[in-house]
Amino acid sequence: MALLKIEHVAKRYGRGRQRKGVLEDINLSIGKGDLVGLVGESGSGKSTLARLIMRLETMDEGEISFSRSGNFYDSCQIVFQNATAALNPTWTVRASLLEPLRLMKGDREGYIKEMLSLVSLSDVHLDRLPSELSGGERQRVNLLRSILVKPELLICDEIVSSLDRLIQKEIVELLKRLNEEMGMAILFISHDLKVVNYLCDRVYVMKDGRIVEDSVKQDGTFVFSHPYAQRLFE
Ligand SMILES: Nc1ncnc2c1ncn2[C@@H]1O[C@H](COP(=O)(O)OP(=O)(O)OP(=O)(O)O)[C@@H](O)[C@H]1O
Repeated sequence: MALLKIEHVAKRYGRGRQRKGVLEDINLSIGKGDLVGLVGESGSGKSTLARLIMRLETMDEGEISFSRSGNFYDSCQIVFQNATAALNPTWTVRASLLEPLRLMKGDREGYIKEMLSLVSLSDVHLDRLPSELSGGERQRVNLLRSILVKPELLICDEIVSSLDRLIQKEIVELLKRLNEEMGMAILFISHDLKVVNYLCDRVYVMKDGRIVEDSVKQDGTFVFSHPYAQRLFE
């Protein structure tokens, strides 16, 4: 059974004559532990779809079902591109990491220390403010904050786009590990096709609010028949 199933979803913004369709007839499915890419040019609707999945906005048509065991936001988490904006500048790393665990019983601090190594950070980072971290460290704290609750699905919305290649690689390797070790499914939204090619096993291609094609990796590559998808991956 699919972990996430999106069927015939449509989203429109604005009123009256100004009303504009941003998503039309979106169908997408993610299984447990899948590594799925979502690509398409700027403005094609990728982030809007992510916000619908996260229930941050409502759709106009269609259905999104998510099969989960507990609380929705413990099972489904999102990480955004801008780690600086996502972290409270006046909170230490410790405070930012404790916040998603406020309902956890037991040794929260001990659990955080254990998880820090997963993202190659250590105790020394706990007392720092976001401004005292590098861009890559900030994104790792941001990522850690989302995975502390061990979600079944992690949505990454352009999370490596503003980072340099070396740090990008670090984050992508980390996502691979999280997928392997925790069985976490990942929806990786990106316009960096190289990274998507490397990380994902399946990819959906969006254009003007529609999914024009999806492809499953075979022998290490994706094969497309739609001219737009072919051009994108050329
Ligand atoms: N709240 C809103 N009100 C009106 N239009 C919106 C709103 N949010 C998004 N849009 C429009 O919806 C379209 C899709 O935007 P979206 O951010 O989902 O695209 P995207 O594929 O994620 O782009 P990018 O890669 O640049 O982030 C754009 O034309 C955008 O202007």
